[in-house]
Amino acid sequence: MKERLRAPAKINLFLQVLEPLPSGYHEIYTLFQKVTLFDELEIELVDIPGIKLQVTGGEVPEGETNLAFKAAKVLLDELGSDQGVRIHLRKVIPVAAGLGGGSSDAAAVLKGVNKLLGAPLSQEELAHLGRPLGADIPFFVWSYGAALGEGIGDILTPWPVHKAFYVLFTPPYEVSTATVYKKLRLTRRKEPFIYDPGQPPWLRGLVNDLEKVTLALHPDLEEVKAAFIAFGALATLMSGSGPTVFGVFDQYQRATQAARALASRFSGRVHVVRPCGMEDKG
Ligand SMILES: C[C@@](CO)(OP(=O)(O)O)[C@H](O)COP(=O)(O)OP(=O)(O)OC[C@H]1O[C@@H](n2ccc(N)nc2=O)[C@H](O)[C@@H]1O
Ligand SMILES: Nc1ncnc2c1ncn2[C@@H]1O[C@H](COP(=O)(O)OP(=O)(O)O)[C@@H](O)[C@H]1O
Repeated sequence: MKERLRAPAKINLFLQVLEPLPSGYHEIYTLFQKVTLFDELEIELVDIPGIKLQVTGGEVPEGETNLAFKAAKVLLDELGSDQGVRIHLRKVIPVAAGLGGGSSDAAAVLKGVNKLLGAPLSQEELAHLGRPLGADIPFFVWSYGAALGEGIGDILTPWPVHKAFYVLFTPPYEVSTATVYKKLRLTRRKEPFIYDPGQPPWLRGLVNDLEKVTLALHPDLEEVKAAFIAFGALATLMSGSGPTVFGVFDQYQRATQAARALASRFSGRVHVVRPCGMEDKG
C-alpha cells in the first residue's frame, strides 16, 4: 500500500515575537498561511523493519537527520510498530528559506504513515508527537489553510483565508532559524498588535519582528522589498526567519508581471502562489 501526499509551503502573514522562554524558544503571535507550492512524497509500508528515505530535487540529507525520517521514526516508536517505511521525497520548496518545507514534510509523513497503519492516532495526537521535532509541525498536521499560532507557534486557532496572489522571492542563500531568534534583542515582554480576522491583514500593515535581524544580515533583501512595491504589490514582508520575501497582489496578471520583473533583476527563485484553503472561493 502506498500513500502519495503533497506537502505545502507556508508563509507568515504577520509574526510578532513576544517573549523569550526559559526553554530557549520564544512566545510568538503569528498568522500561518499554507500556499500552493508543494513538496511531493510517496510513502509505503513494508515488512522489513527500518526507514529508508530517498530524496530528489533538493539539498537535504537522506539519512536520520532529515525531518521526514525523524517523523517516521517517532511515530513507529510511539506505536511500537515493527513495520518498515520507504519514503520518496521530491523537494520543491526552497530549503531553510522561512517556508517551513522541512516541517511540512514531517507532518505529511506523520499523516501518511498513520493512515497506512489504519489511523491509530488522532490529528491532535500527531500534532503533539511532531511538536518536539519543529514548532511549525502542528500547523502542517492540522488541515486549516490558515491559523493563528500562539505559544511557540503550536497553539492554533483557525483563521479565515483571504483571497490574494503571493509572489515568493527566495535568494540563493539559506538562513538559520535558531540564529535569527538568537540575534533578536527583546528588552521587555511585548503585547501583540491584534489583527481582525474579518479583514485581510495587509490592510492593517504586515509586521515580522524577525525581519530586521535577517535584513541586517542581508541588506539586498531591502532592494527586493522596494522592487515589490514598485511592481505594484499591496504589501511586502519577509516570511518566518527568511530569507524568502513575498509580495501580496490582488490580480494574477500583476503578480506574474512582478514575478518576471523580479526574476530578471535579482538572482533567486521566484514562485507565484495562491493561499491553500480557499478552493471554494473561486
Ligand atoms: C520562524 C518560524 C515562523 O513560522 O518559521 P521558519 O522561518 O523556521 O519557517 C518558526 O517560528 C520556527 O519554527 P521551526 O522552524 O519549526 O522551529 P524549530 O525547528 O522548532 O526551532 C528552531 C530554533 O528556532 C528557535 N525558535 C523556534 C520557534 C520559536 N517559537 N521560538 C524560537 O526561539 C529556537 O532556538 C529553536 O531551537
Ligand atoms: N525534509 C527536509 N526539508 C527541508 N529541510 C530539512 C529537511 N529535513 C531536514 N532539514 C533541515 O532543516 C533545516 C530547516 O529547513 P526548512 O524547514 O526548509 O527551513 P525553514 O523552517 O526556514 O523553512 C535545514 O537546515 C535543513 O537541512
